[in-house]
Amino acid sequence: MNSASKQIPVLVLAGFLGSGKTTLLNHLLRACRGTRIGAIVNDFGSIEIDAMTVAGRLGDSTVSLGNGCLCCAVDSSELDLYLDRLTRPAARLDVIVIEASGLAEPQELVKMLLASENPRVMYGGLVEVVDAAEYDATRARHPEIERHLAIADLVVLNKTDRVEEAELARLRASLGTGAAVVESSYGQVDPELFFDPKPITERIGQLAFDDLLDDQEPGGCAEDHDHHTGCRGHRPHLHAGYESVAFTSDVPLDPRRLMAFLDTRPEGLYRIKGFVDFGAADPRNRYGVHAVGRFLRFHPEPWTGERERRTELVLIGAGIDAPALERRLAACVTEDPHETPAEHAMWGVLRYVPEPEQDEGAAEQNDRPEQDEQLSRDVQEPDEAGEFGELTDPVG
Ligand SMILES: Nc1nc2c(ncn2[C@@H]2O[C@H](COP(=O)(O)OP(=O)(O)OP(=O)(O)O)[C@@H](O)[C@H]2O)c(=O)[nH]1
Repeated sequence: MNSASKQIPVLVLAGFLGSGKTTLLNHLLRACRGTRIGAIVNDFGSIEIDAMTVAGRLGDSTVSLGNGCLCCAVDSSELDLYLDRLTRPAARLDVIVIEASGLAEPQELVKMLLASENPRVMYGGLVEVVDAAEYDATRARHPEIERHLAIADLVVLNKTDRVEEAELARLRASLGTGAAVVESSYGQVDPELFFDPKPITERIGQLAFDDLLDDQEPGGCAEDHDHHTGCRGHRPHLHAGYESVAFTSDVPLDPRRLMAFLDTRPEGLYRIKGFVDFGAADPRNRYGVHAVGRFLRFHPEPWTGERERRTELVLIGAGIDAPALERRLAACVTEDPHETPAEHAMWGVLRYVPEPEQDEGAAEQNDRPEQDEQLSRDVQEPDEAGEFGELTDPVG
């Protein structure tokens, strides 16, 4: 098949907040040296932390669909636009991965793709990432997760390093999904599981296409939507009731104040992600922060000249008091950024920096590989040779 008529598989990578989607996407991008992958990243939160994490790691760019869940807050025509651009022969992509926000309804995305009129788009399957350590708690709060798993083509049971073998066996049995389940730590799965899609007719059977279309026309969600309950007349979306708070500060944060905030974060504040500038307390590093439920980790990485020194955080939760969280975060900034920090000021933070051996997968994630020719994304037009230049930071 020549490149102009080639169909490009478009894969949806979904999974609850913090399950490890970005980690898995970064692994795929790194591991697939021979495959040209395009990535579309959808963040739930007005600062695009995931887009930064994917693009930043690779010194390249990612199409970012910005704030809101791709399944409804983002107009499906916007998705079509990106797909049109990414599937152009000049982009020379072999596969496109859409990382859905952690609160997306995967069936809506699948419907959008199946309804796409772009002849080069071939739906490539739904991968659901599950956090092995948080699965029971997540399912208790969101039974609809089972519905998501039921339509998945592949389930990645991630964070196996955080649970005992007996617990894993119990989880495997309780997932009760018809799809294949692969286990992973830090999303390190064989990319071939993702990029060899079966013909679409077989996939539709596997996906129970009738179920997907049970109560509405494909792609009909975007125009007929109530943001609090989901699509009108349909099942409530997972993100109904979830709120996100974005916090940015050009003044460094005080590590002790931030830790006091994190130690007393409210129950419903399920996910925190972003980057922190601790100023004089550690002028060499910025700190990636990830909280999932009660789990907290900081990942220091050297500041580079390309990045502005600032703190950017996204907080996502249900039943949270957004203005109060903003006030509490604002109270975490240092009073005098030039003041010498108290001795041991960073100790509280460093307790949550994983030991290198504990964090092998994350370390792999932190490696910044050479710019990879295969990592084409859109946003810029390729030059005549079909190459992409440097792209601007998606958060700008
Ligand atoms: N221990 C452990 N941590 C992991 C694993 N995979 C990912 N993480 C960590 O879990 C946190 C969340 O990972 P992400 O890849 O950002 O999760 P996500 O699903 O993209 O998160 P959202 O975009 O907020 O939904 C990060 O701190 C990761 O380093 C794993 O297998 N084991």
